[in-house]
Amino acid sequence: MKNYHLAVFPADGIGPEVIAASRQVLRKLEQLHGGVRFETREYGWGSDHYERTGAMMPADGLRQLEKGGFEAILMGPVGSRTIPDHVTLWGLLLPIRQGFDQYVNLRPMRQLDGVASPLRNPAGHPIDMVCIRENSEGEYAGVGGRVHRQRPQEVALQSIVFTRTGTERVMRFAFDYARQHGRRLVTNVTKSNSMQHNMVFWDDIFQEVATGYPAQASDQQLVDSMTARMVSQPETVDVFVASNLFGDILTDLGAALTGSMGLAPSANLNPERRYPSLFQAIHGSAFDLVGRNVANPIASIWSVQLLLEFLGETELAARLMHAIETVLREQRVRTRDLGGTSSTTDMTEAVCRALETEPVFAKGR
Ligand SMILES: NC(=O)C1=CN([C@@H]2O[C@H](COP(=O)(O)OP(=O)(O)OC[C@H]3O[C@@H](n4cnc5c(N)ncnc54)[C@H](O)[C@@H]3O)[C@@H](O)[C@H]2O)C=CC1
Ligand SMILES: CC(=O)C(=O)O
Ligand SMILES: [K+]
Ligand SMILES: [Mn+2]
Repeated sequence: MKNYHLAVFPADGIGPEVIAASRQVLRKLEQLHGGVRFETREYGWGSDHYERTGAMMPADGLRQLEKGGFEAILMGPVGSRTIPDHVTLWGLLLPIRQGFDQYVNLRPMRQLDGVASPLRNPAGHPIDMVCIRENSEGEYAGVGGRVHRQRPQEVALQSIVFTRTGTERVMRFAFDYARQHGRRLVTNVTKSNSMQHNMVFWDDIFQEVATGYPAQASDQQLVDSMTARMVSQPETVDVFVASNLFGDILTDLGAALTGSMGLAPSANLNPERRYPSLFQAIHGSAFDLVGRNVANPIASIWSVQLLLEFLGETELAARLMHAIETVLREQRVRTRDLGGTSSTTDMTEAVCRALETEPVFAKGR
């Protein structure tokens, strides 16, 4: 029996619902496989914890997690209607990303059969993009401050931090990822026309790193026109590497282009595996859906799929991806964001049923 140790955070909003769905899928996989166990430890940190204690997590939270010996963390979104969003994000998610040096946020965006696209001619514009988002510094470094509050001279500073180490490693990850996955193009998303210091530096590093991968095609796109390219010619976008803020924005756009915010997964990776990596849907707490059993659980379930790949459980990962694809292609069970009336639990059960009936696949994809 192979044992994995996972920390699980239902967290906020629709988190408890989509995380329950993800756990149900993990249990089904254990059952079908027979030789693997996911030992989970659930943490109640998040906005409820804040309401009770004044903090999103205990002061020694990261240390507790590190001592837990977890291979990975599965997490719901963070954010509540009653606490300012910067307090919730900087109280839990961003300290984990930074503290555990999860410097890559891997966000695949793929148009799946059976899901309606907002594009006019989706068949002519197939979408299969992967964002490699810098996840530890940049615009979300957290450096800055506010002075002279409520005075006319009030000032707010938010400094953007790009380090050579931080920039090089995410660029290298993007090129390695493209090579390992047979991807044809790596696009550097930039804004070096307006930002003559940090973004010109970013471009320089991209060029330096690209020289180490002579066989890999690459190009460069300013972030504003990148949004237009993603909408008008998404088929020309493959792997792209982007700063923390740009990657955040472009991936919500990518999710919407592939049909719904409720589909898009993410992996927050510490590639060296010195710390646990964190798997989470890209969407937020979705206040409008909370507690109604209507949220689409696929984004979180697909994040479990990325977790399985990261653990090296390639066959389980392939089976789960295939089950997700089957459910969406058949369109019998669809949550509201996909135009149906099915519930979160219906969708989850459909994935579990599809897993039961899938043949065993050859390793890898
Ligand atoms: N990684 C994280 O923990 C994130 C947290 N947030 C937080 O979430 C809160 C809400 O943020 P918003 O900007 O409103 O983004 P959101 O992603 O929560 O919602 C945007 C839209 O997408 C829909 N949506 C989201 N997830 C869905 C799902 N699984 N199924 C169907 N529809 C879904 C929502 O109903 C809403 O219409 C804020 O507090 C924000 O700070 C936002 C993004 C990421
Ligand atoms: C915070 C946020 O919106 C994200 O990481 O996607
Ligand atoms: K999220
Ligand atoms: Mn986001």
